[in-house]
Amino acid sequence: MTDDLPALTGPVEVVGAGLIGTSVALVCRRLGLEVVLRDASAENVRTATGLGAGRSATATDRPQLVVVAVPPAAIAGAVVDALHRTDAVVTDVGSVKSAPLAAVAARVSPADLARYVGSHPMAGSERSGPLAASAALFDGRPWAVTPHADADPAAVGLVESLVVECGAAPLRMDPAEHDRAVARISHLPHLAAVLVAGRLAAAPAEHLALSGQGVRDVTRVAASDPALWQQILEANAGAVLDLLGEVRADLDALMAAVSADAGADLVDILARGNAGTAAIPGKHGGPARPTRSVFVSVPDHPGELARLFGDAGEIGVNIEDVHIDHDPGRPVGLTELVVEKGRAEHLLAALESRGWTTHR
Ligand SMILES: NC(=O)C1=CN([C@@H]2O[C@H](COP(=O)(O)OP(=O)(O)OC[C@H]3O[C@@H](n4cnc5c(N)ncnc54)[C@H](O)[C@@H]3O)[C@@H](O)[C@H]2O)C=CC1
Ligand SMILES: O=C(O)C(=O)Cc1ccc(O)cc1
Repeated sequence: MTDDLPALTGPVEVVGAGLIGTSVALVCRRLGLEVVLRDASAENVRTATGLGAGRSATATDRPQLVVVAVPPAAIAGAVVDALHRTDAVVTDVGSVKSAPLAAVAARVSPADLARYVGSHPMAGSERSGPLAASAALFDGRPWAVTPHADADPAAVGLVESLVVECGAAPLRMDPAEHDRAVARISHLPHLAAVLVAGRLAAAPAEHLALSGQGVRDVTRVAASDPALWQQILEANAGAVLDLLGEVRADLDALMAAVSADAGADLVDILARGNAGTAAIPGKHGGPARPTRSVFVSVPDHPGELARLFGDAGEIGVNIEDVHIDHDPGRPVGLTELVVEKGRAEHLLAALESRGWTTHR
């Protein structure tokens, strides 16, 4: 699997046994590697240990690789500590790369700095802590590897081995370019979700009762930990502010188009949204493939969803994504199966012939 890369043989030390750290630890344990855990919270180490993610670290451990997975503001300090304490390769999984690199470079020798290679898995969730961890978290996800100019190539290779072992796709990037990229594809979307969700907080119950999948899709990440996101946004303020300025101009143009009844301008703005969603690469980094949603009513009984998935499998159509919405007051769930566009009609017809109620 990691043919041209140095072998990850362990021990692996994880500093910060939360969502991301414990997920990395679970992958490494699944590979049979020795994993040692450190965390400012003894309880999180206990919880992660209980999940089978490794054991508590001791002063005599000699890790091959240290993975720093603490909140953004604590990353530089934990990386410096790991470089001073061990002779291991050290990576971190923080969401922003330039500011921690500058802080580490100011505090360690060039020889120690050569063993530090930043990285960033583009996977996670709105939940935090070890109980939200999963060894499958990184499957098929991009994972940026952001070496500085003087990084040891063998250290870069070892970090890429970890990424590949986690089932993710390593993407090598310059730290500053990475920060501009995540401002666009992660930090701005997060803030957009927060602004939309903020309009719901004190909304009348009768408005909220109409909520469907659209509002849930657009607001999901707004449920994330505010303290974590404050630190992410502070660490990437420059790139985020540039984009927010562009969005402010877009918002002015949008308000003018809506208020002036300027239909053509409004269509242009909406069409830019179409172009943006089409530009997002497909799963596994491939080109975006057009998909279509197929809606199926599923009785609210044990085993019905499994039967639907089983039927789709027998029909030979791959389900790219799935959403389930409950029909208020009726014992059915409306299930949205997202499938390759060219397969949707075949799936609909075959499900109907097996007795499923579909909606076009
Ligand atoms: N949450 C997400 O979806 C993603 C987060 N990240 C990055 O991963 C890092 C960790 O995030 P999560 O796992 O979500 O957070 P988390 O809150 O689940 O875990 C952080 C852990 O670090 C511990 N900790 C805090 N300060 C520490 C210190 N000084 N020394 C040792 N342990 C310390 C906490 O007790 C906690 O167990 C962050 O830098 C974040 O930017 C990266 C990709 C996705
Ligand atoms: O939940 C999601 O979809 C996310 O996008 C989570 C996430 C949060 C922070 C990151 O730096 C990377 C990914």
